[in-house]
Amino acid sequence: MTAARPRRDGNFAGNKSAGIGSQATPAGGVDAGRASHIQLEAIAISRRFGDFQALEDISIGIEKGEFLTLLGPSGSGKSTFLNILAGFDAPSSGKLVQGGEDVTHRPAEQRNFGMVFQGYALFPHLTVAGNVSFPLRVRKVPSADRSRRVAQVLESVGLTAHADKLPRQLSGGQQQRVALARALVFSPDILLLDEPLSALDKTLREQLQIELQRIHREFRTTFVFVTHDQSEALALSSRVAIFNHGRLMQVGKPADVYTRPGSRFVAEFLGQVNLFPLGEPGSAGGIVAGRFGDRLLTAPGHAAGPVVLGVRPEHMSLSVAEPSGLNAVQAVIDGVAYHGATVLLSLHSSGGAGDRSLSLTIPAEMWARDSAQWGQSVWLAWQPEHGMILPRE
Ligand SMILES: Nc1ncnc2c1ncn2[C@@H]1O[C@H](COP(=O)(O)OP(=O)(O)OP(=O)(O)O)[C@@H](O)[C@H]1O
Repeated sequence: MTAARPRRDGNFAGNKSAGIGSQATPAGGVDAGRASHIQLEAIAISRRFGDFQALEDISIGIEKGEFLTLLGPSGSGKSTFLNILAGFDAPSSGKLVQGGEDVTHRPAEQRNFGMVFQGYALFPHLTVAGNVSFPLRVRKVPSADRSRRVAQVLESVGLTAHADKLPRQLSGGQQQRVALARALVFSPDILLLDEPLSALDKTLREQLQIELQRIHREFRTTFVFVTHDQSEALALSSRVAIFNHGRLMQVGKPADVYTRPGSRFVAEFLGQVNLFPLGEPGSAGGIVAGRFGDRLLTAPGHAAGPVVLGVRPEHMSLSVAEPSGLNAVQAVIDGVAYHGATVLLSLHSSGGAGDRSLSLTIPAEMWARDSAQWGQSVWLAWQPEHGMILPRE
């Protein structure tokens, strides 16, 4: 274990490599501007388990103070990547750079990263305060500083009144707050969180999401958070990194990846999307135009090869009369499934949009307002700028 040394701000850092984000200037200062906000950089990280490629060529710069979420379906490689960041596992190839230093093989206990897991992993025989002060004891922080830091962090997570309780006397949500306090108390450079909310019920999870955001703002620590829940990722993060089959598909701000997905996978993983395959697509001046039956549909973007046009349900409208100035397709209603916020329509289009079946999701209020009927011919329309051009996979 590493020796702790008090810093002027009263925080504690593990070893020489700690606090790198605040002092990151690589030797020679060649790329100082960029390095000063990249706290940890993964360069072409791959990980094989035997013949199985769990991660392939992952490159991403983790920015100081950001809330980065690793999002992807089960088995996409999120935890493997987090474990490599933490130092619990090493890549088969590629490297990790922190403040200009290659830290790929630096042991976990020398990284000064905090870690919160799905299972709370608390010491059952220690009180809440005992659990939270544990990392400070390990770092040989003097007792008075320890008590002050523990009191401070318990206050931040709202557990002051529970300091003397044992973990089993607490609810799941409270236990996860203890785990969070324990991971934050030593002022880690980065806090790594592996599905920390997934064992909690929906209401508690939503409460803790708000708490996590507040704590992130208050501590200004870099958070790297793993989840397979797209709404959690969009709600919490400053940036989302979307994984699929061990590859990093896209990284960006929540609104950017949601509204401008780079692939059909990302579009569908982040939310519902209505898809219109386009025939004979062509692009000019940042606009793609292609045929859907005998309708010409347009959207911002570029097309090289086969594409589909995607539209989020919230941008769709339904009308009996043909709308003007919009992208629109005409179809006959075959079936309706009500889902609360949205309605899934089974449609049959003939003539105008070609002879085919369609399933489209539209806002429920759109359905109620127009009180369209089964067997009726309707128009489904959207603003051209809401179309998302996606490569046909
Ligand atoms: N030690 C290991 N040996 C062999 N295969 C492994 C090992 N660790 C992970 N894998 C495999 O690598 C793939 C990625 O696993 P990983 O746990 O990173 O996925 P994940 O995206 O975090 O999924 P989940 O959300 O289910 O935790 C999986 O197919 C898994 O079976």
